Amino acid sequence: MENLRGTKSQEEQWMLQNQCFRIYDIVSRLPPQAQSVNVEVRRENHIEYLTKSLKQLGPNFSVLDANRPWLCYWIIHSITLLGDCVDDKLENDFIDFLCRCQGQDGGYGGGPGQMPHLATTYAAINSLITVGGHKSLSSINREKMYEFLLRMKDASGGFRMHDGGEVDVRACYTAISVASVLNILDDRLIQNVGDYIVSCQTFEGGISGEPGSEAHGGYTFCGLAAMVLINEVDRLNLPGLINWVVFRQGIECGFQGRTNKLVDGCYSFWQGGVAAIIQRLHLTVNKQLGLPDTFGCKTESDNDSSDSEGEELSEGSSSPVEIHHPTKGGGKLNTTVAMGVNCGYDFIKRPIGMKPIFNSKALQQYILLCSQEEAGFRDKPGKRKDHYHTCYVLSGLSICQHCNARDADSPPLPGDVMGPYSNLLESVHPLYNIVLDKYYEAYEFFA
Ligand SMILES: CC(C)=CCC/C(C)=C/CC/C(C)=C/COP(=O)(O)OP(=O)(O)O
Ligand SMILES: [Zn+2]
Repeated sequence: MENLRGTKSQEEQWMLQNQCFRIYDIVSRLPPQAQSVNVEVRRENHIEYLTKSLKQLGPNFSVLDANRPWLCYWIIHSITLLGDCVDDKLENDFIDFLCRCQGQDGGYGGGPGQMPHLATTYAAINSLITVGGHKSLSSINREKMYEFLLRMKDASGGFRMHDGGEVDVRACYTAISVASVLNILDDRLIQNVGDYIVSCQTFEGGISGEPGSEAHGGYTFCGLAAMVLINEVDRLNLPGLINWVVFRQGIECGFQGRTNKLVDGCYSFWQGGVAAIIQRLHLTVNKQLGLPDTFGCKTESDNDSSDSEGEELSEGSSSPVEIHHPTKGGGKLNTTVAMGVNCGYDFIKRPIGMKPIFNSKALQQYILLCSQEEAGFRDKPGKRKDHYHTCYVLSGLSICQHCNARDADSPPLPGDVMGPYSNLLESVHPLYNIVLDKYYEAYEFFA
């Protein structure tokens, strides 16, 4: 990364600018065959499938024994994205069940009495925030949660999934996401986690699960989101990451998770989420490329246009605010939290300064035509629907529909939503994958 920040020769600058033009150029063309399709999101069918699944599970949500909070999250998040909610009885069962998964020493296990685990802790917290309301939010023991997260901290700076478990980028993200959304993130939790994540960025530009492994969409989302939440995203090679992610959208219009693998509906969120995060990091991207702040930014007329794909990118007149706080890697303290900055909130309040770096129409086409079943969503034709894919395909569809908006609180224009405008889903906070209104409620509650 030093070469992107240090003094550059004219030739180096020219090469970097060229690389950037190449990225933007590819994005505006790929894949070329995306056309408008008038396919509806089968909203009522999906809601019925999801609500029925919840009811069939009963008050113990007994299925997939070590993954029950995940099942809760996939279903409740999907229902909320579709603009619906569950009835009072189900909501109470939901909260009571997750309370029984909460360990006495903090964190949530895969079921009542099970060992707390970072993945199920993340799923439980996102579920409780999605349900919202006083009973749900106040059921979370934040003091014990902080102790649990500290216990999961490894000497490398990374986090372990559970006591004696593996250290990886997923653990780093789930720990940082939970701490951030509950407003308990501090220097002790942050210390050196950026070093661990930086060590996982591979030669391809994406991020792997552990140092030395292959870059993958799931881990790239986790690593990038965590770096934003700790305000150290400028330590990643962002042009390299963009270069990697734009090539993950295939001619089938969907995203693949890694090089030379098949596209799959769930990467609509993992890779689409990466793209959505990048759109708010244009100042850092341009700085790393040695370009002016306004390069590749959206203009006022871009925001007024309903279909901007394929247009030339020009210097923008908008003045995006990307707040920079002093961050220090290499084992020193990150001062962000001491300065009272909430990076998750800060991030979502920024204007979306860059055009989408993926073809959102094409991805909507893949989702509506290839992933959608009569009720529920799947990886690809020939595979069966499931709750995991329903959750992440819907999350990706929401990302597509909202990626041309001026900012998080502006509604998309009709041209941004493939099919009838009634297909529009709720928007999500891309760093946590929580429906935005529910995130705002939690932000106020834990402020
Ligand atoms: C928040 C949280 C817990 C995030 C998890 C992120 C995530 C989805 C990681 C993916 C893990 C992985 C290597 C899958 C490859 O599966 P595969 O070989 O079956 O699929 P592929 O062929 O598409 O790579
Ligand atoms: Zn999948």
